[in-house]
Amino acid sequence: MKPLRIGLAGLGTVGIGVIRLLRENADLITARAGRPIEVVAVTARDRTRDRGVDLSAMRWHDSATAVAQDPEIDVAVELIGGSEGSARDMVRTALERGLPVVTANKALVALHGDSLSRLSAEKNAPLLFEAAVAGGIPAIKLVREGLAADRLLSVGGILNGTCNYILTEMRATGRDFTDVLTEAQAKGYAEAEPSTDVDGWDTAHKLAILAGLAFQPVTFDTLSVQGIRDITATDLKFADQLGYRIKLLGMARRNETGSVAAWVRPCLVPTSAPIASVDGVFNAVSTQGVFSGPMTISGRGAGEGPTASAVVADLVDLARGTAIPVWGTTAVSGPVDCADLADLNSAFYLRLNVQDRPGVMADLTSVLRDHNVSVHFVSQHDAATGCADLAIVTHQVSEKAIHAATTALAVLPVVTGKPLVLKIEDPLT
Ligand SMILES: NC(=O)c1ccc[n+]([C@@H]2O[C@H](COP(=O)([O-])OP(=O)(O)OC[C@H]3O[C@@H](n4cnc5c(N)ncnc54)[C@H](O)[C@@H]3O)[C@@H](O)[C@H]2O)c1
Ligand SMILES: N[C@@H](CCO)C(=O)O
Ligand code: NA
Repeated sequence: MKPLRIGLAGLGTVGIGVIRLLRENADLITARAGRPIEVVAVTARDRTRDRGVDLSAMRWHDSATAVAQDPEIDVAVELIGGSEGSARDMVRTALERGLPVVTANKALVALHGDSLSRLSAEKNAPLLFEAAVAGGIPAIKLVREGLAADRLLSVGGILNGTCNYILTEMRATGRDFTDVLTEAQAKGYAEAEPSTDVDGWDTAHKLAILAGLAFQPVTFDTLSVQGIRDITATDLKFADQLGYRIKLLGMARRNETGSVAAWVRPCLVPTSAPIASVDGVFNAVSTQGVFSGPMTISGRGAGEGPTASAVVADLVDLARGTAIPVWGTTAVSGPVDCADLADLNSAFYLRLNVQDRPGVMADLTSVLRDHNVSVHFVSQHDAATGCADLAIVTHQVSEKAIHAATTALAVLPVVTGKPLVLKIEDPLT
């Protein structure tokens, strides 16, 4: 049996995980793939580092591009990361040669998926990226293959383990964001520069890919993105009392006009929703299809084992000879801009810190009335002396109206601190 020969760039968490998994499960992988899968060439930044695995049988190259140019490989695997530079050069070089590529790089696919999909089609060279969305969860396979026959109405979910861990810990312990973030960094969940995770960009990368598979490729810059930095322990307490959990969601929906509304937002999710109980570093992906109905899968969205499992599953597909277009269809148009969200209706949670004295509520409700925002529920907690935290839940109202009302509330003398607005969302409705 002729092996499938792999050239692999990047020997970090995922790269070493792939080598370990291929070794440990060699027999079953060979049986399922129909032939052995062997890493024959590698590169990383530092050749001398001991990574705890034996690399002596593999050719070492001095660059990722050199790996992609190796004449003795059948597949290039890119596990470096970053949307530009070496990762992009390697993937392009391999595809130009007509070589299949497997990558875990969500930033690369989210930002350059359009040009890479064209190159992949032109050269008849598959580009697979199961590990890029929700790590070990087969999210790409779910949408692109499992639901290939259905018209989807929505796709999205909890796509970043670091944020889900932070929100889960804040709720469980009552600690504030910065405190838990420091712990997440110490445990190695969050990046040393955590902005990609906590400001929503990692979720946005994954969402752009899911939207591209479910609907059509979208221009990344037109996604609306909000992270979790402004969430406080008070918000998690209010959410609990109101029957919700706070989750960072990435959601995409096809609206009536045919355009795709896609956003990343911390949301209040009803505790009855399947994803409300997805906690810690776990991820979840929900779909709503015309024929298939509602569906949710959850599991580990990151880490050595789960991510390697997804990369190697792609390699098994290639060994079997499976060839699927990048976006799951040959009729690709785009990328298109995401829809403007101003007129999108939703219920909202509004948290305000106010002076605790007579007449305050009248001042607040008159602003809400002037902006046509109808109140469903109000709850109050004493904060510092003379101050109170207020949680207001609205009826359905447009994004435009709630944001105009919040801007007007923020400048009232009785409102202290910056108000927070969170969408109330059930991904399956
Ligand atoms: N770690 C996870 O849990 C996880 C989950 C899903 C997807 N991913 C994605 O997988 C990819 C790899 O992530 P990771 O966590 O293994 O990263 P890492 O930082 O642990 O490893 C990166 C590797 O790339 C090498 N590298 C860096 N620059 C290079 C260059 N110019 N040329 C050659 N090698 C270079 C480094 O030496 C290192 O071996 C990224 O795209 C990441 O987004 C990671
Ligand atoms: N930083 C990402 C890694 C997986 O893509 C997360 O926290 O989910
Ligand atoms: Na996945």
